[in-house]
Amino acid sequence: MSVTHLDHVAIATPDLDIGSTPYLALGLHPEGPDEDVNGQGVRVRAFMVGETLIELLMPTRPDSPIAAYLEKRGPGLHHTAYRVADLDAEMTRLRAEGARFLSDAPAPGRAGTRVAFLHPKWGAGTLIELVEHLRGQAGFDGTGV
Ligand SMILES: CC[C@@H](C(=O)O)C(=O)SCCNC(=O)CCNC(=O)[C@H](O)C(C)(C)COP(=O)(O)OP(=O)(O)OC[C@H]1O[C@@H](n2cnc3c(N)ncnc32)[C@H](O)[C@@H]1OP(=O)(O)O
Ligand SMILES: [Co+2]
Repeated sequence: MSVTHLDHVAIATPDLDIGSTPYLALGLHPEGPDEDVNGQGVRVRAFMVGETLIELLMPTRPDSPIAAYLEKRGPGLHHTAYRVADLDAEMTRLRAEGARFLSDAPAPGRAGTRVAFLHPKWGAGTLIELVEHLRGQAGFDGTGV
């Protein structure tokens, strides 16, 4: 099987503390400190639920995809992300099936991951991310190695 886990569910928010309120009330705790992912123009706060993260995304600059999303749609569900063992192989496989990726190559994600996004039109109206965890990293499951 190509996808091994629902890796994370991402929520766009203009303010990480305000966005955290429901998750703290649910009894969840942030996974370590907030992290800036500069290539995406976001600051991330993550909450673990079982084997899946809730990823709160706040824009750090006006040209961030999250700033554009908040401007057009307001705070809310931004994307779902699926873990794969070999992202390059998965991109090649899906492209051969006509999938439309938003970049030619994977980009750096949170916590040392590599990520790639599929166009929301291909995702039947939702933005889908594929994530590859590196060997030895939390979440790496060895599949396909
Ligand atoms: C923290 C790092 C990393 C991780 O480790 O997990 C991340 O998650 S980073 C997350 C932020 N980065 C990204 O989202 C990168 C990929 N996104 C993009 O390239 C753009 O956001 C986009 C998806 C191409 C949209 O860009 P936009 O300028 O808004 O383009 P359009 O307005 O033309 O949108 C096209 C079409 O898609 C609809 N849309 C846009 N965003 C979403 C969304 N999140 N979910 C569902 N649909 C979305 C938009 O409404 C347009 O639809 P139509 O109006 O029907 O054409
Ligand atoms: Co993500």
